[in-house]
Amino acid sequence: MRQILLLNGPNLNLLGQRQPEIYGHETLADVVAACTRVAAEAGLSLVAHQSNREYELIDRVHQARGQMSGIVINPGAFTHTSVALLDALNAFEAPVIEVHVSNIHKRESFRHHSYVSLRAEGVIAGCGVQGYELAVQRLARLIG
Ligand SMILES: O=C1C[C@@](O)(C(=O)O)C[C@@H](O)[C@@H]1O
Repeated sequence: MRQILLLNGPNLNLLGQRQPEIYGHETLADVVAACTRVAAEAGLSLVAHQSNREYELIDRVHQARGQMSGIVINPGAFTHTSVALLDALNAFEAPVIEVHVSNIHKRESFRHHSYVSLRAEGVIAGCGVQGYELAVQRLARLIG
């Protein structure tokens, strides 16, 4: 069975606890369960990983090379800062979908720019945690 990677960056381990007025009440475990179900419906298995460390996210992208059929990534604040994560994703050969729980374009101006968007096939922002499920559906469609 083909595998996809769900990668979450810094502070997303606190989903459901931090700033619920922005990020909602659902937890990362809820997100992983929902995405696993959506992936399975599309005949894909899902591997999920979260890290607060930039190098770990980069290492996971490297490990995905030649192994994973696609990546759904919410890079958290590294979205706006990490050329290194962009470079890693540029070395990954299959589709990438970027997700943001909040609408980053409606927030502070420093959140408006995404390095990862230079690589992503698609970007979903402001759909709450449902955005993750939409991203998995889109990835499944792209993978065919
Ligand atoms: O940590 C996050 C979460 C986020 O990626 C989102 O999902 O809306 C948006 C980022 O600006 C922020 O740093």
